[in-house]
Parts: sequence; C-alpha cells; structure tokens
Amino acid sequence: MSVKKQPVLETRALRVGYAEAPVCAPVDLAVRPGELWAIIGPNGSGKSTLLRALLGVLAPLSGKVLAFGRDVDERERDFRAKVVGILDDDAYFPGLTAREHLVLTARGHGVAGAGEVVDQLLDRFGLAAQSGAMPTELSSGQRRRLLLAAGFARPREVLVLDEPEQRLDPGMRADLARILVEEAGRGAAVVFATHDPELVERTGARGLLVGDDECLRLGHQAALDALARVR
Ligand SMILES: Nc1ncnc2c1ncn2[C@@H]1O[C@H](COP(=O)(O)OP(=O)(O)OP(=O)(O)O)[C@@H](O)[C@H]1O
Repeated sequence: MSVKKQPVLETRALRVGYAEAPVCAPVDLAVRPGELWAIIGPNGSGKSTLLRALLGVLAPLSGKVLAFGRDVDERERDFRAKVVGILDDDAYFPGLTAREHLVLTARGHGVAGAGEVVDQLLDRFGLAAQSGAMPTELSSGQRRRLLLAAGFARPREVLVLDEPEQRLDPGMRADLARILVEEAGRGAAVVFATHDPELVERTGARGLLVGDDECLRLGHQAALDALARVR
C-alpha cells in the first residue's frame, strides 16, 4: 500500500483579497511532492492574488497557508531555500548581464558549481547567445526566459509560477512543459496559473478552478474541459 506524502504546500479555508474584500471563494488545497497543479479561471478571478498568498507576499484575509506544515513566511531562510516563486512583477538588476544575473542568483542561494549550472540554464532557456546582454538589450520573450531561468537557478522543492507561458514562442512553451514535468519527476511540487490549454495538457496537471462561488479541485481532464470553457 502506498502512503500518501505530506503536503508541501497547503491552504485551509484561505481567503485572499485586498482591503478586506475577498477576490474569490475560499481555497482548500493540498499540494504534495511530485504534483503539478494548474490554477485556472477567467481574467480577474484571483489566480495571481492566490499565488501571492501562497508565496507569503500577500497576507491572507483569513484562513491559512502552510509550507512544509508551517505558516508561510517569505523572510524565513528555510522557506526561501525551498520555495521559488516566479511572478510577473519580478525586477532585474539593470547593471548585470543575463549570465551575471543568473550567477548572482545561484551563488546567493548557495548553489554549488554556480557557473556550470548557469551555463546549462542559459542553454536550456535558449539564452546562450544572449549571455552577455543586459536586460534592456533583450526582447520581451528573452527577458521572460531570463526570469524563468533565474527561478531555476535556485534550490527548490516547490515552484510557484504565474502564467509562465507568457510571451514565450511555441518552441519554448513546449520546452517549458517538459521542464515542469521534469521538476515534478524529481519530486518538486509545481503550481502554475495559466490560460494555456497546451501547457496543462502537456504537463498532465490537475487543476484548481478559481471562482466567486467556489474554488474547485479538478482532475486533469476536468481541468482541461474547464479551461476550454473559461471566458
Ligand atoms: N493590488 C491590488 N489592489 C486591489 N485590487 C487588486 C490588486 N491586484 C488585483 N486586484 C483585483 O483583484 C482581482 C483579482 O486579480 P488577479 O490579478 O488575482 O486575477 P487573475 O485571475 O490573476 O487575472 P488574469 O487572468 O487577468 O491574470 C481583480 O478584480 C483585480 O482587479
């Protein structure tokens, strides 16, 4: 008999929103190692707000967010060593090249052999030719690739991504799906908000449909069906 692993990320009757006003129904979710979860729902339904609460960037209105069984605190070293968030509002260091950016991130998080890891990431995210470029010299899609690569330059057991497919070309989108599946394959938990049915299909993710009346946990096919109806 297989024993279910403990959740690495969990919400209990979680209410998220702004100025005391919730943006969606309460969320009950348990994310275990090796699981992929797609957070889906129409524009403005609350997906990014939920992700921000999962990452401890936004305090819950009520209810709980737990990472590894403890209240989420983004300032805690252990949390930062295990949980990586890739949101849309991340900033770049304007004076650093793409490669320097990634090396700084990897070294800052104590990654062994940072230079080698970074060179692999530059290849993986199709940025080898841009390794010496400043962020301002990158296209918007290349900047997006750099943002993603920076997330993967860190140690991680949980990955939270907000619409990671944004601005990527079809080839990189397909690569991204493979990368996320590999992450789950080595035991990481992956949670990503998305509007992209192909990303959900390729990753085999289950889904959380965010709504005003309820937030529904769905299996893979039901998540795909729900995504097709989202508008
Ligand atoms: N900083 C903020 N202050 C107040 N309200 C906000 C703030 N950010 C977002 N909202 C509101 O919260 C609601 C949910 O926004 P959120 O960005 O979480 O939606 P989303 O599901 O991620 O949308 P999309 O699919 O467009 O990315 C929206 O009505 C939005 O206007």
